[in-house]
Amino acid sequence: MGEFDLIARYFARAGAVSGSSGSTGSTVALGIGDDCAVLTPAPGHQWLVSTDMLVEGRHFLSTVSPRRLGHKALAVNLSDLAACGGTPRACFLSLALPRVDETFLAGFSEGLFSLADAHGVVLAGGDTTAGPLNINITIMGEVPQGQALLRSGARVDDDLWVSGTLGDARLALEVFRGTVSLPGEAFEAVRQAMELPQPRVALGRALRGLATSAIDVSDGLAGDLGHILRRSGVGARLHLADLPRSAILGAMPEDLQRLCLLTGGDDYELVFTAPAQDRSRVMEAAQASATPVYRIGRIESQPGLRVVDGEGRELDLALQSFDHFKS
Ligand SMILES: Nc1ncnc2c1ncn2[C@@H]1O[C@H](COP(=O)(O)OP(=O)(O)OP(=O)(O)O)[C@@H](O)[C@H]1O
Ligand SMILES: Cc1ncc(C[n+]2csc(CCOP(=O)(O)O)c2C)c(N)n1
Ligand SMILES: [Mg+2]
Repeated sequence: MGEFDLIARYFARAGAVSGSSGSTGSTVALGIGDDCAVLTPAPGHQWLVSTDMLVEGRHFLSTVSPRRLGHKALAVNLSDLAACGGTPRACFLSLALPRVDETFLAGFSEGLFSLADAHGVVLAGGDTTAGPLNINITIMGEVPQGQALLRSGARVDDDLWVSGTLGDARLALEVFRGTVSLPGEAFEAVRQAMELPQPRVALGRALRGLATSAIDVSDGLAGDLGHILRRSGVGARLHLADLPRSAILGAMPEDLQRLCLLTGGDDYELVFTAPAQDRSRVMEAAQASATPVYRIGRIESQPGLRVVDGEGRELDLALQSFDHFKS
């Protein structure tokens, strides 16, 4: 199979192909098949654009199923859009493939399209080449003018919140690395957190006009929260005991829990700040988006991140979040 047959068979779906005007919805006026896609923004909205690459051995192991890989490649991009409060519209897929493996392509495209359909995203274009397996997706979404959630708006005395649970993906990675062992069922559960993250798109949208800052946790809570703090010119007090974790992680030794919760990465949860007087509005946003959220600390004027234990004592921790050139 050649390059163009491959694109036609696995990625150019009816409704997203040039010439099939009218069926792609209002945003994608022209999709796959021409030199550019043509997108029409909704009046009064701004584009949000983000791009994220997955490299074999760096972001995923060769043991991951193609279906899950297709899901994750889009999920990590949707997560960035969620962090900015965007509504996803279109994505672009650039793929380097070592060979035409139809079993891989069928699973990969199925995983990608099933998540895309769940979020109303159209695959509107991309690029395909031979080479070491490498997947890059660029996502485009919309927000009403001026309403994007940013890293820079946290204010002193704001509450600090996080969605979902943290640390399971890192726990799974440690099992793969052979530093931790888990019974089969527990391993399957944390492996799912690593391989099938669920981007918090509905929560991000519900937090528009409410959260003062937001970020998604990809490199680890301490590092990603650090971006909010530096951008906002503030510091934070974080209550270790309040960090939400699965029963599986909660049963692990304390040091491992701290590693996974604070610096694990691959969580794809949202960390955000909101004024303390808006607590009930945050809970309503969580309910409306069917996403659990937890209050984990407070913004302070003193720069830096202070992690405290159940008794309020500051812990002296060396926190190294994920860094491609240090990890
Ligand atoms: N090669 C590059 N050229 C230009 N800008 C870049 C490049 N790499 C990253 N950036 C920009 O740097 C900022 C931080 O990028 P990064 O990839 O760390 O985003 P993130 O959301 O913190 O993490 P993740 O990649 O997990 O989504 C973003 O604004 C991104 O667009
Ligand atoms: C095989 C393997 N090794 C390590 C990890 C962990 N990991 C890789 S990249 C990253 C941060 C987000 O990436 P980026 O900043 O590039 O978006 C994390 C936590 C993994 N998932 N698989
Ligand atoms: Mg991000």
